[in-house]
This record gives sequence, C-alpha cells and structure tokens, in this order.
Amino acid sequence: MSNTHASPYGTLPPASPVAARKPISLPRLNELRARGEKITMLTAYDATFAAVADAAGVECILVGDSLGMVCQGLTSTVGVTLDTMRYHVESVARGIRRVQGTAWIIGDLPFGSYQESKEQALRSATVLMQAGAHMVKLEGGGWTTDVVHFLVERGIPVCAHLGLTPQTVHALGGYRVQGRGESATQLRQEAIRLQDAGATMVVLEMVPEPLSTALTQELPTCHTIGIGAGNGTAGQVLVMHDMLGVNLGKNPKFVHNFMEGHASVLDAMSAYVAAVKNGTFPDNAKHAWV
Ligand SMILES: Nc1nc(=O)c2c([nH]1)NC[C@@H]1CN(c3ccc(C(=O)N[C@@H](CCC(=O)O)C(=O)O)cc3)CN21
Ligand SMILES: CC(C)C(=O)C(=O)O
Repeated sequence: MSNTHASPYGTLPPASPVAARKPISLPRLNELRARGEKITMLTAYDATFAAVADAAGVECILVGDSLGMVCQGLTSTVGVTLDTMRYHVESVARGIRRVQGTAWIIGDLPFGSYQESKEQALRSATVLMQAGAHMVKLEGGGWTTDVVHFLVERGIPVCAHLGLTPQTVHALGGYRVQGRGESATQLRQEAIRLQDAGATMVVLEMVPEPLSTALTQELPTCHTIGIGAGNGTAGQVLVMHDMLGVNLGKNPKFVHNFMEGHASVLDAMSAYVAAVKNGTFPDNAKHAWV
C-alpha cells in the first residue's frame, strides 16, 4: 500500500514481486484457532474499503447483505437480491486482487436465494463463488442443515449464521437477543448439526455470551464468529460502517467506534484487529448480553 510507484487510487498491483503474506485459507484459519489466536472479520462492500481492511490485517471479509441497509438504504436486508450481492462480491474480490491481498472473502446468500431447494442454493452459491467469494454464508438452522451438506459436498465452503438472523426479522419480531431460556437448547442442537453437515464457520449474532462461549468449545471444526455474542467465540465480526462511526442514529450496544483516537480508516481497522486479538474487544460488560 505504501509503494511509491503505485498508480493513482491503486489501480495497478504494487510492483513488489515479494509475496509477503500467505493467503487466508481454511487450513490457515484452523491454524489460528488451534493456537488460540482470534479470527478477525469485517464487512466490506467495495474494492477500496476491502483493500484497506486487508491491509489492516483483517483475515475475513464478509460481503454481507447488511449492504442493503448501509449502502442501499433499505429498512431490512429482505430486499437484497442475488444480482446485487454478485455486484458487491465482484467489487470486493477485485479490490483484494488489485493489492495482492490475502483476505478470505465470504459472500452472503440473500433472502430467497437458497430457501426453495438445495439446487436453488447451489445455483445461487455458484453465482457468488464465480464472482470471487471463497465461502458463502446462509442464515438459519434446522432446515438449512441439508442445504449446507449439499453445498459442502460439492466443494463450496459454508458459513452458517444463528441467533439473530436479520433476513427473518419479521418472524423474530425485531432485532433482539436470541437463544435465551428454552431456545438455547435448540440453537445448540442446530449448531452441532451444522458442524456435522460440514459448516466450517458460524456467525453467532446477539446470542448470550455464556451460550456462545460454551458452543465454541463444542464446535472444534466450525469456527464461531460473534457479533453481540461476547468475547468467548473463535472470532469477531462487525459491520464496517458501525466500527468507523459512520452511522446516523443509535448503534446496537455491541458496536464500538474504532475511529475514536485514530486518524485514518486504516488505523481504526488495525486497532480493531489488535483489540480482537488481544481480547480487549468485545468487553462482555459493555458489548454483550447474558
Ligand atoms: N449497520 C448495521 N449493523 C449491523 O450490525 C447490522 C445491520 N446494519 N443490518 C443487518 C443487521 C441488523 N442488525 C441489528 C439491528 C438492530 C439492532 C438493535 O437495535 N439492537 C438493540 C436492541 C437489543 C435488545 O434486544 O436488547 C441494541 O441495543 O443492541 C441489533 C442488530 C445487525 N445487522
Ligand atoms: C452483521 C453481519 C454478521 C452480517 O450478517 C451482514 O453483514 O450481513
């Protein structure tokens, strides 16, 4: 990034022939997990922010359907289409490639693109993989288990997503904490079945900290990535706009603005990586539920 011969706006790859960092892969993520190093993830929706996140050392970039809310101005993620996701995955993948980045790119399957059948899910996942994703993410447990198995069997790495699943916000009754009381048992069983089906990552969103910490112990091959799920998970994710303080109105309580005390987006993202790695973010007392 600091190459003096770089072209304006980084439209050409840096001239350095030295491949400094190893690309992130599933074995590489397993290695991090095995040595107790936290996995970092941020969302990104375009080439430049993705490249900056990569340069900050963020291992996984989620092209999340939250783009419907932060980029498109929708009131939920329900209106995001597969074609829109393809456009943003392509942009992010080009951004990473352009700077010879190493990040693992996760493409989010939008509402309605995988619910109909396993075949529909495969067709949709193919679109995102061909757009440059290394893994796809899909929301829910139970009925999704067979879909996950079908995709994994066909060579598509899958990240599951349990707890608050924003695509089903209308069925859940709002953006609220999930997996409390009775439903904790169900969430736990769904997570174990998803791991058995071959999911190698699972986002746990707004899940009580004790549950997500316990689940992390029970899921050795499926890396738990928390958002509002406390500090006991294998990794963390935040929406980029939130952690940069680019947000009108009230943030969810799991958000921390990493621009505070930092002069650039690169520094703020580096501070996020450092805070997740050294265990200072999230702070269970401030950013989690019990
Ligand atoms: N910018 C942005 N950040 C996100 O984290 C995000 C999106 N957009 N869009 C998709 C979903 C929606 N998410 C949300 C939306 C609202 C709350 C929220 O209002 N939470 C309150 C209430 C929690 C409670 O039930 O106690 C909070 O104080 O955290 C949480 C997550 C998470 N995802
Ligand atoms: C909030 C994260 C986990 C997500 O699912 C998204 O960005 O769509």
